[in-house]
Amino acid sequence: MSNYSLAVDIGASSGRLILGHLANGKLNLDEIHRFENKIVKKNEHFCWDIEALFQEIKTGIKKCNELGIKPDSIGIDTWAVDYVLLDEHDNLLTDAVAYRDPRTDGMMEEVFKIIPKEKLYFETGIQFQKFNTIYQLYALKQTSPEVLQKAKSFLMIPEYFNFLLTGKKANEYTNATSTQLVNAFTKKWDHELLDKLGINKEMFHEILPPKTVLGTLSKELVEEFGFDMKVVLPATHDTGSAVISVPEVEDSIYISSGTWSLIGVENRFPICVPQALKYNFTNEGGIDYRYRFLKNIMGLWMIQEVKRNYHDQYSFAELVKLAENEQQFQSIVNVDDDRFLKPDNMVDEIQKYCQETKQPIPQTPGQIAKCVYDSLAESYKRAINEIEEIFEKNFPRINVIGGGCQNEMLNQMIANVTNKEVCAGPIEATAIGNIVAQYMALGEIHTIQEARTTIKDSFEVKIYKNQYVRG
Ligand SMILES: Nc1ncnc2c1ncn2[C@@H]1O[C@H](COP(=O)(O)OP(=O)(O)OP(=O)(O)O)[C@@H](O)[C@H]1O
Ligand SMILES: C[C@H](O)[C@H](O)[C@@H](O)C(=O)CO
Ligand SMILES: [Mg+2]
Repeated sequence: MSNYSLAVDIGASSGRLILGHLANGKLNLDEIHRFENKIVKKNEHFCWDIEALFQEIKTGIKKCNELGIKPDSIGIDTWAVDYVLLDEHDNLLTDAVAYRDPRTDGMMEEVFKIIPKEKLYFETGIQFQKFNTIYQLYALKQTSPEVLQKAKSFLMIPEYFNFLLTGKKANEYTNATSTQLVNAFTKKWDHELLDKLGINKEMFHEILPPKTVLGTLSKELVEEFGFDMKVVLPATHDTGSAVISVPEVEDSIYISSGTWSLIGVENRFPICVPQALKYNFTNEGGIDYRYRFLKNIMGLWMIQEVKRNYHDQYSFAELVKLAENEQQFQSIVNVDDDRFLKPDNMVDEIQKYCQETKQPIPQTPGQIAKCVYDSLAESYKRAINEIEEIFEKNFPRINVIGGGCQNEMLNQMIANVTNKEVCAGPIEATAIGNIVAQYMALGEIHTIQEARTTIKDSFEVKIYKNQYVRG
């Protein structure tokens, strides 16, 4: 045993391979490879370049060998909802179409004609996002029914990479729940739902929980890498892994802050009540069959697009600095408006929104950035009020985890608008959650409580309080 575990964490904007090493109750991380991820146009659709992403995974694994480290295990997590279909010969039948592709426009409403919205929610407990897998598959059925008929395997993105590594095909629970095709109570594929939609249920594989050891590397890859590893299923939905790393889940709200902001709480049972439906909260699956009661907020995608609109001449840290110099400027947009999901130009869209709502129109990069951050903080506050109304309790603390927790100005804004204590960190929450799940699968860590204690003892958390309240 090398006592090293290798996490592959691929988000919508970046991917990274991080080695975890457990020693004396502390978890040490070593980022060995980082790469950009982005949507590409392919066959008239917005897609992910999964061939390039798999090459990056292999590049990162080879760097372990160069470091003289042979990890005991590897685990892969990515963003949710997206998938590929394989034929009877395990060849790709589809591109990895991205959830921001407009092919699902109007599909949710078509599905509601077959299964009423309320029934769909009370059975799956999953939020209504127009890009959920259920609507992607229904869109495919409208345009290419022959593809669905030929499909013998449905694999979500991490599961497809696992197949390329091991030859094994399996679905993993946390990511499967994001499809809105899993029953929240049986935790299995909802065959009645699939039959009603005319989607062949045979292509779905057994749903396995996080901490499952799927297998080991194929013979060809062992020869290519020079060593073998166990391939473990972490919570393959990146937010499922991130939530494992939340330092204090009791009486706390987490914000997994990256391309999306996922704001919610950890729960032991699904909450599929009318109020949760009204506010569009989800009950995604977590480790040990916990539930992630949360909602998607548009997130730092908006500032990622603003950065791109300015031709990447500013880093994220520089955009924050420019926003700090615009304290007098304030305009608020509804970040959860679909118009911000994939606009041609985010800066133009923000300016148009402010003009339409008769607010000061942000002109400078600093004013644009401040508008994004102020608007995100307001959206977080709204979601927190909804959570406290549903749970009928006050949550004194907010844990901000993920890359976005490096934004000190936004952390302070959240503390100011919510008047709650904001704990920022760990940055690589997703990779950490991925790694500890591997250690639990291999028996190095025994419980999630032990994992969370190790995480708390290993990574710094920065505290922010409302700067306008004395004491
Ligand atoms: N130094 C920084 N200052 C301010 N914000 C930062 C800084 N570094 C990163 N960020 C923010 O963190 C975001 C990336 O977060 P993260 O790396 O968690 O996303 P990801 O994992 O690529 O995507 P996903 O959310 O899909 O997992 C960036 O979009 C940026 O807004
Ligand atoms: C598309 C999904 O809503 C997205 O992946 C979200 O679930 C997430 O986890 C982002 O990291
Ligand atoms: Mg991420």
